[in-house]
Amino acid sequence: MGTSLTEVGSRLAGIMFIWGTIQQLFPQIIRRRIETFWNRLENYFYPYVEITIDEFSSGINNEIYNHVNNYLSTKSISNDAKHLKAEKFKNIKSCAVILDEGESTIDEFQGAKLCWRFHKETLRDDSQGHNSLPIEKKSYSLTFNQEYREIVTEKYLKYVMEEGKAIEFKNKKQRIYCNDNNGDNYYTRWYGMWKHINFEHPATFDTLAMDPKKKEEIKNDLVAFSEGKNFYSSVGKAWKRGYLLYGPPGTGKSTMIAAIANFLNYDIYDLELTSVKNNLGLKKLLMETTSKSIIVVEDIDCSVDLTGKRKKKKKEENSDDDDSDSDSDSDSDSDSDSEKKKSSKLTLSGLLNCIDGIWSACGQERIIIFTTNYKEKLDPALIRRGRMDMHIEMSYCKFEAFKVLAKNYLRIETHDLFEEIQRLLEEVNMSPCDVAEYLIHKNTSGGPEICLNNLIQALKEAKEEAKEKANQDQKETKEEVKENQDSREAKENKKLPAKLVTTSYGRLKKLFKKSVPYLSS
Ligand SMILES: Nc1ncnc2c1ncn2[C@@H]1O[C@H](COP(=O)(O)OP(=O)(O)OP(=O)(O)O)[C@@H](O)[C@H]1O
Ligand SMILES: [Mg+2]
Repeated sequence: MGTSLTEVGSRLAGIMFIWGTIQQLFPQIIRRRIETFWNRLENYFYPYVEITIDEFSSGINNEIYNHVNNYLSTKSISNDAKHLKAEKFKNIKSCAVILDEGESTIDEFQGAKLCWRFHKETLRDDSQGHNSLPIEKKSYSLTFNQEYREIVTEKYLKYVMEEGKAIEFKNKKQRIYCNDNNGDNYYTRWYGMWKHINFEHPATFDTLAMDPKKKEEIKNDLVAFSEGKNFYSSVGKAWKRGYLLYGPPGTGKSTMIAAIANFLNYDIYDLELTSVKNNLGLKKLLMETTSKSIIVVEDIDCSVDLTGKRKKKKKEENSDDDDSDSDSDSDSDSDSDSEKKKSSKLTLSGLLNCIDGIWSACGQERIIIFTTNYKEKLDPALIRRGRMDMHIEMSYCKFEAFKVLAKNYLRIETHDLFEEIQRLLEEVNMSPCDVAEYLIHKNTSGGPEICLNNLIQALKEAKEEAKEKANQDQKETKEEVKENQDSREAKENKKLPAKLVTTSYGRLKKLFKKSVPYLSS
């Protein structure tokens, strides 16, 4: 036995010697071979890769973690996971059911099976003594077979991020922002130039009363815009679109803005131009707007004096840089309203620059909407195509629009009285706002007839009024024509005395000749 052990020992020593010699001769090649062999062995028994995604990375909230959270909240969780929890994430409307500590779920992507597991550790900061609050360290781990490594790192994680972002956007609470100063108070310095509240307007395209064809056209345009990222970058255009809404009061311009915001799930920035001190103020405001938003300027014709020509305005802008100048200007102006407009240093060129110039590229995926009751009052430069890409007329209520209102307010799609209403709406101009007012007071016991009859009555009265007004106008026009004629005649008569003088002088001469013939020569 002893001999054999010695033999084994000497043989091992021999092998070691040979091994050492081999290592010395080919050290790197051998080491690499062994490593490869070891890895193969390991992969054979555990062929998985694990990626960890922590909630915080270097003390900062990890965006990927939030997207994974959103993504998994919409996935059906594997039946094996027994411990789940309901959570409401920041800025998200509804609550979501997600994995609890240690639970996992399986996802599939391009044939790859992927296992997501949620981890939570509770840590204590000992440096803070006994009073220290526990810190929760949350993370997700993603485990998959290493053969899918490329798919996961290059495609799947990107897909999860995009889906998570889209879910957050879909569920986010919409906001409406307003600017009420120019960055010169305490609030603005801390919280920015916009104040906001949640936007919860119920208007949708379904409730908006207008010609269905026009409505469809607008919806298609909005969809094309919101999905047009690649198109806009391929043609080298800033990803923005302008809409001009014009029409008489109460025809649904503001309602349309709310419907667009709800349709695209965008935030609204209600830009009050009268509160904007100057062009720089406007730029600062735009810098603080986010993408996927609508910038609205209501009643642009009344906001500030933007009707001047650009060149002239540029001159004013330069002179306005000097405050004392503008003050002295305003002193000399007696009309306080025009004085205000003059001292407002927001100019047409400044506004155009923000809509269409280099500044329009500040932020992405944004819609600009102007509303006005008087399109013809606006400077053509402000509303030319390319700036205001689509001009949408909100008109008086026509029959198609009425049918939408009747459906919304009375829940009826047809009625015997509709025919008469259709005839009257072709003859009378009544805004959808006024029509809605007759339909809103629904008398449940009387049914919709009462509302419809009230509307018919109102339309007939409006028709009579319009007729009377037309007669009155005609009368006034006739009187005006007559007055003009009279004044023209009076003017002509002013020349008469000279004529009269000639005539009377001629007659006198004749009489004189007759009575005193001897003096005729
Ligand atoms: N086309 C419409 N469809 C549905 N409701 C409408 C429509 N037009 C007006 N209304 C109703 O009338 C009310 C006033 O409408 P809205 O404020 O949108 O009019 P507007 O065109 O913006 O008027 P203004 O020019 O005075 O600002 C709204 O509350 C809305 O309920
Ligand atoms: Mg309005």
